[in-house]
Amino acid sequence: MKAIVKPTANLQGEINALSSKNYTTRYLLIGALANGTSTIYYPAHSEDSDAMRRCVRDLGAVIEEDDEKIVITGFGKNPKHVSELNVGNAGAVLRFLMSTAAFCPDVTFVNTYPESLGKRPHDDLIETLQQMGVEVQHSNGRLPITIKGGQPRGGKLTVSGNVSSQFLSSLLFMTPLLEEDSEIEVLHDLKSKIIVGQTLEVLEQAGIVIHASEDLMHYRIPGRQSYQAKEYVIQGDYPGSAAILAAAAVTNSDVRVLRLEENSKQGEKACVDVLRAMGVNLTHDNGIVHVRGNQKLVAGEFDGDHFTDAVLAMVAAAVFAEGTSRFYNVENLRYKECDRITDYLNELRKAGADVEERQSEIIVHGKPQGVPGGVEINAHFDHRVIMALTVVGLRSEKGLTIRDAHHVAKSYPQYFDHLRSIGAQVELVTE
Ligand SMILES: O=C(O)C1=C[C@@H](OP(=O)(O)O)[C@@H](O)[C@H](O)C1
Ligand SMILES: C=C(OP(=O)(O)O)C(=O)O
Repeated sequence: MKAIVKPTANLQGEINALSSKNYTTRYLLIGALANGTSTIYYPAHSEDSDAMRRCVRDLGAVIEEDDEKIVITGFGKNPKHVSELNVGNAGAVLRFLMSTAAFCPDVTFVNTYPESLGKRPHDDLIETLQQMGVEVQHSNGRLPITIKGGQPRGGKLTVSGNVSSQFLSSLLFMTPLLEEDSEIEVLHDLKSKIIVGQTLEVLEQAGIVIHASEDLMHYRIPGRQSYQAKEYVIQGDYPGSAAILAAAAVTNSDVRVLRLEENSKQGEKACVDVLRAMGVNLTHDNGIVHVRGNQKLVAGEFDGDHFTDAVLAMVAAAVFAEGTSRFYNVENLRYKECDRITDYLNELRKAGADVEERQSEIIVHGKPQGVPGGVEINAHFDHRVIMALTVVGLRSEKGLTIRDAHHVAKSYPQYFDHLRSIGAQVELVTE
């Protein structure tokens, strides 16, 4: 599918934020790891959350669902001995389930997105699984990956955190089920540290005890625990909503996004502060972010690791700000669905933006007068590139055509419908 994004000066209306992808994957997993029946209200429906649902079902969870909820009966630490799992293009789903798969004798995670997830590295988690006595076959740390588990061992473990926090989260979900107590030391840095808070939050809700050091670099995890079956409610999704808010920020707008909790643990809620720091007129009360955009933004400097999945949308807003913006501490964006620094900036340049890259920084020389556009954009299999380039297209002179825009469904299938409902001129064409 191609998205033809036309210049749009005004956006107006109200959107109910999509449900959080990262909470949906977590609650599905802890529902599957429980011995009992949990209910998840308002789950996300996207390719990634569907991937988790499909895989835990393959592993033996029993799932029933209707329009508002998923009812899931878990398999505890005794998953079905499947031979193959297909996580689609979902990094977190793959990494979280690699540890769960260690309870199975022989599971292969297949490689269905060789150009995207197929290129992402998983060595750090593979090394820790090997410390636990699990045999892992892989191609240079990448898919396809075969896990030959059975009885993984706890004890003293280390995991590197400088590529992804997902490896640590994966171990935090699985180690409470082991016979032994475990201790995890995070080596190097811990990127996307904030999202580990979401992992600890859902673990606690399921009755799991984990002793975490204040800096989140050391953990003591008692073994022989079991997940309690519970009821969970999924909150609105900040990473996806960040793109809607950025669109409102770069146009003349009066847009309200509902269901965005002020006290959420999602790091990407910082997008509200980032836009405020860029001079955008907005309020955030009672779970509603209300943007009254007037196309005037000012540049700023931001630690992007605090809002990793919203960086691209914030960079799109910075393209139209007065002055030079700097998003630093973002190297791990290179290891996502595409290289979100080099690949993304190449597409932004095609659209007419003035951007520079460093190994771990994105620098944007803002163009408050707008950018020419009028070109075709490659989506690089990346939903966040698609969402962010759409923002740029709306404020460009000639619009943008985004190829392979269907990949937006990885996290936000209704993105274009939501934008159109507030007046964005976007045409979707089958390729
Ligand atoms: O734990 C999670 O659910 C996620 C962690 C983050 O990844 P990294 O830790 O690799 O930055 C984030 O980008 C991803 O969308 C979801
Ligand atoms: C990076 C992302 O997801 P994942 O790592 O789960 O593929 C994302 O949603 O932006």
